Amino acid sequence: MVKVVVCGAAGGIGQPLSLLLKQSELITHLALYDVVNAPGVAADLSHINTRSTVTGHGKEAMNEALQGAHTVVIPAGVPRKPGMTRDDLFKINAGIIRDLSEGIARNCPTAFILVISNPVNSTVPIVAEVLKQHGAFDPRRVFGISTLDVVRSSRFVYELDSSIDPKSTRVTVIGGHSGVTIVPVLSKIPGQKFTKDQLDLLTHRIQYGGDEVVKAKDGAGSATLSMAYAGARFTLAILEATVAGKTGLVESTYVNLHADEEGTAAFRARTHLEYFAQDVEFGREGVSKILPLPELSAYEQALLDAAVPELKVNINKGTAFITDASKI
Ligand SMILES: NC(=O)C1=CN([C@@H]2O[C@H](COP(=O)(O)OP(=O)(O)OC[C@H]3O[C@@H](n4cnc5c(N)ncnc54)[C@H](O)[C@@H]3O)[C@@H](O)[C@H]2O)C=CC1
Ligand SMILES: O=C([O-])CC(=O)C(=O)O
Repeated sequence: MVKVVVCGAAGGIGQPLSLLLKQSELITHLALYDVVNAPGVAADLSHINTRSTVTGHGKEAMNEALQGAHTVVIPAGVPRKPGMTRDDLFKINAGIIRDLSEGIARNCPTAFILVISNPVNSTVPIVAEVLKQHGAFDPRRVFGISTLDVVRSSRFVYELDSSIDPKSTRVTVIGGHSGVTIVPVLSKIPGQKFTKDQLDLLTHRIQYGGDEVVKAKDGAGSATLSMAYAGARFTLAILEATVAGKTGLVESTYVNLHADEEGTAAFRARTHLEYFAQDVEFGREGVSKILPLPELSAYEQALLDAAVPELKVNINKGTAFITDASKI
């Protein structure tokens, strides 16, 4: 049985993400959890003619939803409005993520946990710290989904050069998932050479792509459909590796660097970062290998230097929320 739970399944991301996951033959049970409307969304999706069973679980049924899950995807929480940063969401979303993590620790402590809720740079450490308190933290199994940054990068590069295939051109994006912490490694795209102006434009658009959508939606939220696409791509890659045993799958994702003690020791010693987005190869147990950082151009190194201090603040804030509430 492969049970995948979507927490926040009735939301702007949750609904289209669940729709995309309903199409996967790797999932046998799709459990939709939300504090509102989950049974309705589940009834609707349950009529689609694929093999998986769909169940809906309301506010009081979190434990039932999470029981025995193989994978939990979390887009639960509030989205941004114009003028807000992702960090402004911390106040509300940190508590939501803490409570869901408690539920995961109790009901499915070995599940793969895929975090979409912002601020990802801080919510992933929150999940990890809650699991640690329950003796259930395995750094190979907890992921922040930063795939939308990768999807945007491929698309925006394609807008400059329509001779590339935007679907198969994968851009490595390192760092984190907000503003300056998003560091696209554009120098490693085969066959591409950008002018300084193009690099400035592309980098800014990738770092602030989320703001572009927030502004266009004008108070009605942030990216939902492109995020559902990115979230499904990431979730399916995890399932392909962990359920179907497919090897060689790589995605950029925000992980705890102890998932690969040996591979990241030098980087951790240099930066003192515990979490970082980087290309990760998946295996049966989740993270199989965190790939070495690509050789960065001077331009990218400067971006990374600017990202590290902000990432540290974001990580410490998430960690302290669980370990030392007086620091928040
Ligand atoms: N990682 C990424 O690249 C991206 C992350 N996001 C983030 O995803 C989150 C969700 O965004 P949207 O779907 O647009 O928001 P939304 O407001 O449309 O949906 C959120 C859903 O979560 C539910 N929810 C709230 N508290 C809950 C709880 N304790 N348990 C279960 N469900 C709960 C709500 O009822 C709602 O249905 C936001 O934090 C947003 O910033 C959005 C886009 C990209
Ligand atoms: O911008 C936001 O708040 C949502 C998000 O993370 C993105 O679209 O990348």
